[in-house]
Amino acid sequence: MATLNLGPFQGCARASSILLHVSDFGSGSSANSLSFRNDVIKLRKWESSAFVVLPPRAITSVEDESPAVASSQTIINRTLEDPKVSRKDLSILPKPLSATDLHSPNDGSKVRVAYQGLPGAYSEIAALKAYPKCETVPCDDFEAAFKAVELWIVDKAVLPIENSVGGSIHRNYDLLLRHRLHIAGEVQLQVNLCLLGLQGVRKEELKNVLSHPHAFEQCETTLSTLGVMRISIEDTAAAAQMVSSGGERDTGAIASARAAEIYGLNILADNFQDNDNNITRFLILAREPVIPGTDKLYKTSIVFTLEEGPGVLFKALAVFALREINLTKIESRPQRQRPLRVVDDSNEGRAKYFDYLFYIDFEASMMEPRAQCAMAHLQEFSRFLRVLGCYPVDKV
Ligand SMILES: O=C(O)C(=O)C[C@]1(C(=O)O)C=C[C@@H](O)C=C1
Repeated sequence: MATLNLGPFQGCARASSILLHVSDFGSGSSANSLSFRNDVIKLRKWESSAFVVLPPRAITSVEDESPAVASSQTIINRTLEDPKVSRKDLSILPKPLSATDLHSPNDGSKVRVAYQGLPGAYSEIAALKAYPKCETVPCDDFEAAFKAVELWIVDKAVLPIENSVGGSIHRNYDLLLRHRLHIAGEVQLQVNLCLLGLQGVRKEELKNVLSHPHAFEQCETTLSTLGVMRISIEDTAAAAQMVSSGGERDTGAIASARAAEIYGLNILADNFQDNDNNITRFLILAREPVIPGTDKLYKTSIVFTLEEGPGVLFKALAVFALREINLTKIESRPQRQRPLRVVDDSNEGRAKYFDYLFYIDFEASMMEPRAQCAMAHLQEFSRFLRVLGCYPVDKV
């Protein structure tokens, strides 16, 4: 258990005994909680299932579909859940981690970072922005990336959470609550979409364009001038790879310049997005929380539910306004366990409020008394509150 001295909580009587659950939503476990008692933060280490070490050969598979893809890349896929995996063969277990394994240099060398998609996806570019020398590990889907971190196959995952044009990526909001990871950072990436085709093809020749649905949203107007058929693919790099291997001259892809290089395609048009300010924000997920400071600008991400009643959301937002805390994002998601209840039991036809989870990002460090007070205040009328992470703000 690590203990930090925070200094007194000035003007915040309520903060003397708050328990903020940071990763045990829905599990009933007490693992990994961050508790504030008087002027001390106690960070409890992982106590339960997080440290599950499986033989790497059994949980990853190499699916090197393109010779252009670096052979060291492993693709994490659904075999993560393969029940046939034997856990008894101790001879192939990896060596235990030592203290030095846990400290990586700042440039990210030695760090293994999972992302969704193939090499050349924007998510991989985001991972390399955060950790320039990291080993990037492609995953089939978002869930596989979460599991790869939980199972110690990789150190971090970098996943998209919102785009300035297309809005939120709801799947990742939902997965944040279904897994026990912490937000350890963010990456703001300027997304420069490129129209790619086979060598020697002109953009007027294209009849079909492959890409990720989010990329299509970001170049809706520009793409409509070409009058092509759109075909949705899991990620932009997979679209580029399919164009390359398909060899059809009338088929192009919307993907990154990095994907063009990897898959040997030509850039037919650069800056293909409708809006110059096309920014995707990614979250860096880790097993351990960042211990926040006040040395730079920090952001805190939380999720909470509210008691039912009029004005509760107004009160919830007031805890930030009262302390001059700037909110950078608010998102609401329906709660899966409590489906929509429209009419109450009295049969009077009175409409009830839906039960929602609210996700908020605010600009303050959890080391600041005003942030601690805001959380204590919010807890008075929220049924559930979890700090998803407190991390340094990234700039484009
Ligand atoms: O398909 C990719 O290349 C991705 O990394 C995914 C993704 C997304 O889901 O938003 C990431 C950034 C861009 O906004 C477009 C696509």
